[in-house]
Amino acid sequence: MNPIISEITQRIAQRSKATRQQYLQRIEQQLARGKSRAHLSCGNLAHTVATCCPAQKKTILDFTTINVGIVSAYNDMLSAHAPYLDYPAQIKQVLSELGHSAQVAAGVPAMCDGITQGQEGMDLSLFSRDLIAQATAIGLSHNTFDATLLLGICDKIAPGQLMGALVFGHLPTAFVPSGPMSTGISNKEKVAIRQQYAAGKLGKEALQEMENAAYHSNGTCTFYGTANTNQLVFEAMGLMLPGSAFVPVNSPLRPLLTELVSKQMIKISHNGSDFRPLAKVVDEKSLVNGLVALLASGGSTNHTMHMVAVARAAGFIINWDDFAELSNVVPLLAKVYPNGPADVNEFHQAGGVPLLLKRLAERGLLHLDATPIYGTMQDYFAQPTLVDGKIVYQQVNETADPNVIAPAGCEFSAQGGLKVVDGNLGRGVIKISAVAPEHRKITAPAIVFEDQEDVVKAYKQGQLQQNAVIVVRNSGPAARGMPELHQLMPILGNLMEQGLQVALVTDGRLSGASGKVPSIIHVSPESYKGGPLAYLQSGDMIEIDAEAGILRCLTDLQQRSAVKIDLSADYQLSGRELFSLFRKNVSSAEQGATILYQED
Ligand SMILES: O=C(O)[C@H](O)[C@@H](O)[C@H](O)[C@H](O)COP(=O)(O)O
Ligand code: SF4
Repeated sequence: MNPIISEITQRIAQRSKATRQQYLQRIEQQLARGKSRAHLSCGNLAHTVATCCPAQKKTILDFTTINVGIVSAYNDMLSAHAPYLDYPAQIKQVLSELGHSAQVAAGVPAMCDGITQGQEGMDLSLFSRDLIAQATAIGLSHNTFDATLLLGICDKIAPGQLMGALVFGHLPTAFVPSGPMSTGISNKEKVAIRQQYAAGKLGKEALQEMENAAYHSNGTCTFYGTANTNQLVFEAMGLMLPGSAFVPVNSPLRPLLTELVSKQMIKISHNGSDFRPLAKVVDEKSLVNGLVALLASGGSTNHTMHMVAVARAAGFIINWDDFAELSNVVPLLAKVYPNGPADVNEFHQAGGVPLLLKRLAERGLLHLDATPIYGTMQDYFAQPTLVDGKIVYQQVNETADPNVIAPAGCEFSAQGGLKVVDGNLGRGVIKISAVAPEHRKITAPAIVFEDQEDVVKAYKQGQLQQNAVIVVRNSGPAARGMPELHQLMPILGNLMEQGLQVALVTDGRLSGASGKVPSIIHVSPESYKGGPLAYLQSGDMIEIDAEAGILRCLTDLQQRSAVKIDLSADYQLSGRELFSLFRKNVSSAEQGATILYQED
């Protein structure tokens, strides 16, 4: 075991001693109550089984059986979640054939960030994570369940479901992924056509045709964004079956994996032979395994918030120093777009999550004594394969594509994909693995904007034709829900291709799919709450050195006063009217940008 990984793990456990203890006490309290259905009145139970067929009624009213609560994020809006329409029926069938049962405990809302990218709805996106955690808890609070299955993949949904399920950490819990869509067009071609459109060299019809070719059917989008980062990180944490994250959506393995994970719930339930409640699976070791896999794969920058919030839901307090120190010892072992040209289908074909985990274990970077929902962590080095219509797990030994997953003993970079930067403008993060080395250092005058739309207008008016650090402030959690500014990437990419030195600095977010433009994001404290970005003016000299972790203003700001703007117009329309409580109570990006855990 790498001693630095051990030390960081122990430090997290030590820092979290009190909060983890409080969490485990609550779990013990719920466990001490025994079978939760046994506490329900006859009326409660009648309502519980009212919609069930006679056989299911009998099963659920028999307290020796297992009733699995399904929390589904199905809707027709997310290509990744649309396949979930039929999953509950299959899960119920599998369990009833074994004398057990399952019920849909809750449907949770799911926003597609691809649809709201650059739109008003994006201002609700980050807040929806906590709301999904609450919705998950509402479903499970019926207290008629002995285990939980989570049907959710995308950005804020899977982290939110996990945060909600952790409150019911006395129940064995697993994710049921649905898998990526087949590869449409290459990400390289997608980005090129978007940049041509942004430069006015292409019409809307051609752009629409390309976009439709990129996102063409059911299944998760195939870039390595936040959704697929959720899948990889949660598989590394042992929260789903081994090798199940990126099995294609239409693979014959999919229904077999759903069947296997449903059966696994019986095995690891309180009645089963190997009780593994969620609170036991998510400990400091599985958390660090998740962080290590995140960094080794160049995962989404959004996880510098989601993992903080998920950890806190399990009683752990992690911070960006943990990310930074882990990133110094965890190498980049996978290159998946935006960190390289390959998509998650090619990553899976190259050996996928199992091979990545095996490589990390060989380097002593994984806790092999963590407690996954299935077998041991050694089992997570195997891919599920189809043999005579059945799942057979086969260990993965070598990369099928050395440009996607590094061969044994090799690495793409000595450091992980995410970097924390610090200085007199605050603390932020950058996905350094997606930025070419020649673009990781820039000193240039700031051009300050209060809104991402103003950057688009300035570009169209030819006002950005210079070396510049584009500062987009008032985009933090309390300001306007910390939207992703992903629509700026084609514009800034064009400026880079003109040979200009440009970078983005913002207290907002980017998509996990954002790449190549040097971007310091999540800058905390946010400008809307008086953070240093509020004191900047266009023309101030900004220095960025991503590798050294530096973000600083070289102009003296001592005599400046903070610029405060009126955002009330941004609090209306598209549902934003309903989220003032979130804006007023959300914590900083470094504390996970959550309303659920307010650390003093
Ligand atoms: O964090 C993320 O990964 C993003 O929010 C992702 O979910 C979103 O769907 C992409 O930004 C859309 O990608 P394009 O806009 O590039 O199609
Ligand atoms: S990956 Fe993003 S764009 Fe694709 S379905 Fe999920 S949220 Fe929507």
